[in-house]
Amino acid sequence: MPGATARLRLGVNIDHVATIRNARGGDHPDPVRAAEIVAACGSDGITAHLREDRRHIRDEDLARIQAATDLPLNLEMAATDEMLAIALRHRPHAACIVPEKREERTTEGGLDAAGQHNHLAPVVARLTDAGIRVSLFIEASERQLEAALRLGAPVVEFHTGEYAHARGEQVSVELKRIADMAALAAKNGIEAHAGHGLTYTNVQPIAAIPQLAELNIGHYLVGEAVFVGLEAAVRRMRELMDHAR
Ligand SMILES: CC(=O)[C@@H](O)[C@H](O)COP(=O)(O)O
Ligand SMILES: NCC(=O)COP(=O)(O)O
Repeated sequence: MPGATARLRLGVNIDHVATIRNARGGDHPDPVRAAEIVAACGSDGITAHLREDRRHIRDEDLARIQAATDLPLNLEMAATDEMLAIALRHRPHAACIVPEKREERTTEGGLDAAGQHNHLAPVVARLTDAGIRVSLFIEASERQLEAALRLGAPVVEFHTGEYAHARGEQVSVELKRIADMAALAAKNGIEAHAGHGLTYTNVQPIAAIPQLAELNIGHYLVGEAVFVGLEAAVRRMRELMDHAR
């Protein structure tokens, strides 16, 4: 697509390989094997969300993922003392701070970076001091973006859940919101990423937003992998992203 710039990176979220593993309480399928496959087929990073309730990725998975691949690890984490200590111990390439509610089915919305400035500031500072690239998983809104700027986060990831769920005219409204905020992020020197609920069907308009540097995609890819294999699913997503720019 005209006007687009650098190659858009694809981070593959392997959480839901662990969801399937945990359903039987054993060690198969192993998210580490997924990380190896993803690394071998042209992905740019691995994303893993260590939830407080450990419903999918577990503590011991992190070191195993880091040992198995050279791809940068983007650790999604709640801003708690426990998660901060884990991140500082593992030193992933990036830490994406996400909101967490114990009972939610998935990450339902963005982090309230504006309302939680005082809580988030020391977490962002500790991660940054440790050389970890901090990302904030926020809604595409000016208020949240300004808060990310005040917190000194070098990266934001826009939650694309509302876009993914939108139907009819609302799709272009949500898309514009993300495109406008990606442009504003770039103008302010913040690297913009996006993710949540992205699929073969809805990824291309997002991938065409020129200021986005990275997409993180997981649940849909793992679902497709059941039918076509993980490598084929990732390659197809990569192809769609490339054709959008
Ligand atoms: C923050 C986020 O979007 C990811 O964590 C992803 O949705 C997979 O994890 P959950 O399904 O546990 O939310
Ligand atoms: N941060 C979003 C992510 O990692 C993947 O979300 P999903 O594709 O599993 O919905």
